[in-house]
Amino acid sequence: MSAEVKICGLTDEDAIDAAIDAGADYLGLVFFAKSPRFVTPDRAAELTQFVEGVDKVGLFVDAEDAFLDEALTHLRLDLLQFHGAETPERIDAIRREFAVPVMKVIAIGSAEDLAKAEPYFAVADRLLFDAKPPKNSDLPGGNAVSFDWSILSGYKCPLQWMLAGGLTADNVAEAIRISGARAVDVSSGVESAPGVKDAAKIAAFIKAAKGT
Ligand SMILES: O=C(O)c1ccccc1N[C@@H]1O[C@H](COP(=O)(O)O)[C@@H](O)[C@H]1O
Repeated sequence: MSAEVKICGLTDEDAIDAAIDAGADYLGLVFFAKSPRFVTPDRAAELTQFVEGVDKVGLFVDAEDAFLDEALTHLRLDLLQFHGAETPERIDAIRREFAVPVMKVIAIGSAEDLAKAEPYFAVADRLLFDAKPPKNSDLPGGNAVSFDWSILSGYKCPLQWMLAGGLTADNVAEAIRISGARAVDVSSGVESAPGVKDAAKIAAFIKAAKGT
């Protein structure tokens, strides 16, 4: 099965070129200051100024309106990813205020966690299922941690969704097969060090996810 691919946490031109050349469908820009993949809105605009035909996704963690406004003033984002504790009410308000499609992240540790997605069905455009972060992590995502993909097997979701969490070129095909994901998102698994993307790993990941 072939899946769409989002390469997240891009911080330099070479990585962006590598992702586009390898066939990425989405480019992820992390607007969360604690992340080793953080970029300012100004830098994100500079990095993506010549990007065409690939969707740009802004990743935010409990961001306030002023910061969302600042980001969207600097560059056009096709999708806003919310990786914090944003409530359904907050997601609804952001979607109304900024008129950009929104993707809410649901952290999965067990099958029971799928119920947390339901309140977002009416207010989000998409969902992303990621692993729960390790207890002492500073980051709610981007931790190279995966979860039991079979939790998503046969899951009936009314929204389009992506799978993330600890994916690599070596495990993504199996993750897609087991979970039924039609889109996958990766950050750590295509890096040589936290925040440093590796062109060969990006190409291998996309090849594996698309079965090409
Ligand atoms: O990548 C980050 O630094 C990050 C920071 C804060 C929240 C989410 C972040 N990344 C997202 O986490 C998942 C899983 O990433 P990984 O492949 O396990 O490293 C993915 O959705 C990233 O977009």
